[in-house]
Order: sequence, then structure tokens, then C-alpha cells
Amino acid sequence: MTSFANRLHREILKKQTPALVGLDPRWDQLPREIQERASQQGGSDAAIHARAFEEFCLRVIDVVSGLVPAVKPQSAFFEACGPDGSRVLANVIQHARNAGLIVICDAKRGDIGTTAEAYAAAYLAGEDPQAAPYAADALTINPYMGVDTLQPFVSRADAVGAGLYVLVRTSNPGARDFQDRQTDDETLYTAVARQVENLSLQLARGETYGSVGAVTGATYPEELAVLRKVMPHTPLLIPGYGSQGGTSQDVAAAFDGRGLGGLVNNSRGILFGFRKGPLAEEFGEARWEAAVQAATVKMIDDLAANTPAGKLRQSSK
Ligand SMILES: O=C(O)c1cc(=O)[nH]c(=O)n1[C@@H]1O[C@H](COP(=O)(O)O)[C@@H](O)[C@H]1O
Repeated sequence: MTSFANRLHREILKKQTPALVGLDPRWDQLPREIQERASQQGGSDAAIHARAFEEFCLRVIDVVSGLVPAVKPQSAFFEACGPDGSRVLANVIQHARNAGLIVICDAKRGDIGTTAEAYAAAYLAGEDPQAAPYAADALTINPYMGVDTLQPFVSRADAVGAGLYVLVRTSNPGARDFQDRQTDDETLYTAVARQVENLSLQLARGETYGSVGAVTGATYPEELAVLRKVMPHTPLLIPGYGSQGGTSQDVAAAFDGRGLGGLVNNSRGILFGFRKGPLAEEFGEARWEAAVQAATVKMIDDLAANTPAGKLRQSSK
């Protein structure tokens, strides 16, 4: 069985970029043609929104699958549509996997041991897409309840070749409130980082990276640089690029000399770039898929020019 870290890095090397497209569908920002088609079939608002999210996400996946190694569906938007949304989330994950993409389901789960086992069984399919109802390659998880609550996710990930991304230092302004608290002689987030590194090292089995990753926001570049040093065997998932203000320079410290070790997420900036600024002028709503493609290529080029991820292109020459 190939580990999540190895499958991820194989895909990153193939696509020559660490750009990750976040699938965060928002009804009020969808192209009107999709809203109208979904509405014509009738039903409750939730059913209509779920239908529209499905068409939108499937079409986005078709545009980006040749460009990036991975996508990150944000479960919240699908859950907000109730049972129809949950079905659509599963379909979106399946479609992305069929297109050869690594899928990180962003549901930020975490609970006592036996409950965590159920969450892990729901989401973590690893290599076999039939192995879980929401058949993701990896899942975001919340460590706040303690190391014992991470263990069932780690065991499942190890058993099926799946991955995890543990929230360590998040991208939001309130990340400081609890995560920066001093505990003994370090901050809470560095204490969490050390635990994550231990878990990842166990799963790495002599390879550079294990399959327990960490979420570290692009909006805090200094903390990101510290965390990369604290967690040398841990793959990083870095949200906050683009709409939240993070830049390519801000994420540069995440990558090793080969350009591996990080994935940089962009959701709104790619999905809804057609709504404002230069992409709106060039493509407009009618050519929204071309705008998605252009926004993705722009991000890929930006990361290649301003971070060690540029090595991914050089190494293939
Ligand atoms: O786990 C995450 O992905 C995550 C962690 C974090 O610290 N900050 C953060 O923004 N995210 C997610 O990353 C995505 C960011 O979306 P954009 O700001 O539109 O690129 C959303 O789905 C967030 O839920």
C-alpha cells in the first residue's frame, strides 16, 4: 500500500505545483446559468442549492484536474444543504478522485476515541475509494480534545493509506486567542506541533514525510517558518493565500529543497475570480470556467516564481 504522503508527493511532482483548489461553493456567488438550471427543477432551497453546488464543483474539477494535484471540498457548504448536500459532497469527492486528484475533505472533526473512530470510518478511504462513504484521501481534524482523540484517526489513516491534517496554527485573526497561549515554556500551538511531528514521524517509517499533516495559515509567515522547523517530517496544508491576504512569499518557508512539503489552498480566489477585478473584465460571468483556469494558472506561476516550489518545474527538465 502506498502511503498518503507518497501518493500526494507523486501527484505534486506530476503536476509540478503545490497549488490546492478549495471547493467552497456559495450559492449567491455561483454563475447565474447554474442557479437557474438548478432552480428550474424545483424542490426546497436546500435541494436547489445542493444541485447547483454539484454542477458547479464537477465543472470546476474538470477545469483544474489537469493543473493541480489536489482539491479540498469544504464540508460546511454541503452540510448546509442538509441530506442532499451530503450526497453531493460524496459525489464531488468521487468525481475528483476519478479525475486523478487527491481529495482532502475539510470537515475539522475531533471527538473522544470511539466517536473519532466513527468519523474516521466515515471520511478516510485512503487508496480504496470504496472504503468510506465520503471517500477522501485525507481529512482535517481538530486536536483540542487531546492526543487520545487523534489516535483513532491516525490508526485508520495508517491502515488504509489515508492522510490527516491537524489544525496547528490557523489562518484566522482569532488564532491568537488560544493557540498563542504560553504553556510552560512554549505556546499551545508549538506544543500541538510537537505532538503532530511525533505522529508523522511514526508513520513516515524512514521516509522524509509521514501522513499526519498540519494546518498552518499563510497569514502568519513567521509562525509558519517556526513550525516548519518544529515539524520537519510533517506535510503542511496552508490556507489563507489570496482572499485572506497571504502571499506566495509568506508561504515560501513551508517547502524543502525539492519543492515538496506543502500544499497551498485557494478557494474563493479561484472559484469566484470571475466576479471582480481583471478576471471579471477579461472573462466575465459567461466564461467563468476560463476564469477558474486563468486564476489557477496565475497561482501556480506565482508559487513557482516566489517559493522553492519552482524547483518542481526545474526537476522535470
Ligand atoms: O483547514 C482549513 O482548510 C482552514 C484552516 C484555516 O486555518 N483557515 C482556513 O481558511 N481554512 C479553510 O480554507 C478555506 C479558505 O478559503 P479562501 O479564504 O476562500 O481561500 C476555507 O475552506 C477555510 O475553512
